[in-house]
Amino acid sequence: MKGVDHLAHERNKTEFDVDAMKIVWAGSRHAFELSDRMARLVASDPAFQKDGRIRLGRKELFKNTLRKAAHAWKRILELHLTEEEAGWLRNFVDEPSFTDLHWGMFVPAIKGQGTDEQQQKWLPLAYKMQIIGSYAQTELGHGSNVQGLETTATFDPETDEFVIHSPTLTSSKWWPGGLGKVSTHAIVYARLITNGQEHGVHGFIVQLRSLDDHMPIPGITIGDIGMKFGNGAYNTMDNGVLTFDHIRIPRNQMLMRVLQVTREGKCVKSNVPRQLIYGTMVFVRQTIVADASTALARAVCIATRYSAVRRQFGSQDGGMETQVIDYKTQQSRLFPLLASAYAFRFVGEWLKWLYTDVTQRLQANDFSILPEAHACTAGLKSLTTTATADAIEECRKLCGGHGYLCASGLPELFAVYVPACTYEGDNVVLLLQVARFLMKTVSQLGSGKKPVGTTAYLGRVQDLLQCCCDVQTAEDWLKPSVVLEAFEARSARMCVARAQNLSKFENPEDGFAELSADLVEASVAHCQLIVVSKFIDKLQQDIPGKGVNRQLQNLCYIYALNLLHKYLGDFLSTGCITPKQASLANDQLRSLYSQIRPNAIALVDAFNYTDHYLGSVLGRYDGNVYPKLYEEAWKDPLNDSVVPDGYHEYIHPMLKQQLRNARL
Ligand SMILES: Cc1cc2nc3c(=O)[nH]c(=O)nc-3n(C[C@H](O)[C@H](O)[C@H](O)COP(=O)(O)OP(=O)(O)OC[C@H]3O[C@@H](n4cnc5c(N)ncnc54)[C@H](O)[C@@H]3O)c2cc1C
Repeated sequence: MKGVDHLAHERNKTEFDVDAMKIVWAGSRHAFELSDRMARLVASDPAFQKDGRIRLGRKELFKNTLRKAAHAWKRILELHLTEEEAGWLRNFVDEPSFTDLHWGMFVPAIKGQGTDEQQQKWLPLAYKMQIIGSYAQTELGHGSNVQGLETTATFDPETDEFVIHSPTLTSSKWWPGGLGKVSTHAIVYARLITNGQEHGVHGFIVQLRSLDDHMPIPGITIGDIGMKFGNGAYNTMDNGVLTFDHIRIPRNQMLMRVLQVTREGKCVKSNVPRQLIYGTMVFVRQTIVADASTALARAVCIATRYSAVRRQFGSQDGGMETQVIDYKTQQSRLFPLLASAYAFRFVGEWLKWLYTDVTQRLQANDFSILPEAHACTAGLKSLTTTATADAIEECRKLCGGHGYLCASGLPELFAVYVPACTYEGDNVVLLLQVARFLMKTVSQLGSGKKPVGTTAYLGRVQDLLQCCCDVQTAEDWLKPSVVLEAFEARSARMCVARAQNLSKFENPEDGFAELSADLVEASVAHCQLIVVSKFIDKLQQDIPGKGVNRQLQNLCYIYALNLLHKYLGDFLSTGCITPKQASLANDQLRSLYSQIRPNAIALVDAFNYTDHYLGSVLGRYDGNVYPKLYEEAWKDPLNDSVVPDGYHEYIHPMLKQQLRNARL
């Protein structure tokens, strides 16, 4: 039986078709129906219940996750789920585990970097989970600097094998997920050496554990690197340490799509360029951007529902107190995050399209788009994960004290999410890569080379350096062309100014190092422009459903104008807008907050998250927060007994001592 909906009065205010918005959020009716079915399947299966995860010790936590992963696999087979359905199911089980790396890194690396024969041999085994793979790149001494990796892969022509070896302590592989306890195989990145010559870092498929008894292969030392940030959180994952003592693997286990080593030990480049590796990165990073919108939407859903339930102050006449969501300060912190969730969703959707486009071009041997696609995905990975990590913490604060309780779901969401700012490329290092690409693009403008894709606007740099913002009233800020031009002009002017500063250095590398903090700012401006422009593109599509487009417009302008407000220094110092226009943007922003307010609950309902997936007492669909928080408290192990364990052993003797002293 359904209980009382404490948020019904909020849902009654809705001015748009929520079901239609659910489809927009999911990307298509097909995606909506599929994800909805999988979410409900997981939520209704007792084997996937989340209760007590944060109260488990490390070993139990890990075993619990293995059990769930095995159960998920069993259900996938029993129900004959498609690859897409299985992906959604794993997603809703919602615990970081070895399967993330197996499907998210190991399989894509073989697909992207393996030859056709290698794919035919290894992928069926991986698809059936007859082998479990990890992605072993990072070492104790080097992560970002991949060229600094020390593990060696030396070709032995006598036996037609590679010898994989860890020559130093700092060459120990360190961090790979799923490696510590579970994986049977890994893609290991090592320095390729043939005939005494080095050929850079390449990937090798290496068996780590026996498929019979799961014992490490002799010569391999392997284990878990220890507890990580947060209590439950990422500790369900066995991030591992691994060293090799002259481990031999057949020659055909080097991933050879780009470079081949012949029987004689000669290195032969294939006609596929090394940048092909970017194709895999584009895939992995587009999934990270999609995950950012999912995590951000979760936090925002919790904070929005709770902000409508929570009341503080404001009752002059003995009536109801004010819902905290009605405070303008709460709105100005919360609604830009709601808008960001939608913005990241749409840019993620576009990245998915980009990946398909890149794949098709690669198949046609057109590699021209790869550097731009790589820079764009690197930048968007950085921008969206940083913003999401910050936003989850902001949502915690928006929920006041109760946000700090694990029952809110926010501490765990934060702890699980924050490493996204580091893995798959440290976010600052990625922005520096974007900056290099932008500076190169600007430097080639004079030679007539036309910038492509997301940098195409730089082809109009002369116009953008001179244009004047055409805003006279607050409503003018609701014109897509006005917003787009302001963001393009800001980014173009920042790029050109950085390029001019760089040209003052005799050695460009010295300049790059000295100006790196400024360069990162230009990259951020460029990436924010991409997100804004993809949101505006989305509005141009034919979106069915009463009032849906209107809500999306409001969210789009909240996203853009809030950025403009936050980065006002950039817009003013580059002369893109005047202080008066900035003030008008702020007026418009306040008006948009008022328009979003009655729709806020419905806009988070459109994420279609089950209570199981949200895992938050504060974010419950029915808004029944207080009784459930009270109930939850009594589940804590400290409340198992009225008198706590340790009372008679420690506290009681101490008190007795105090009493004796007092009597003296
Ligand atoms: C939860 C988690 C899971 C992971 N999973 C895997 C995995 O499955 N497989 C795997 O191989 N690895 C994995 N990693 C490792 C991850 O990829 C690396 O940690 C990441 O690439 C960053 O490298 P680093 O740790 O060496 O950081 P560092 O490069 O040492 O960064 C330290 C600081 O230096 C700064 N910095 C570094 N270089 C520069 C520069 N050139 N200019 C300016 N600043 C710089 C960074 O911004 C950062 O602030 C994982 C990490 C985490 C946290």
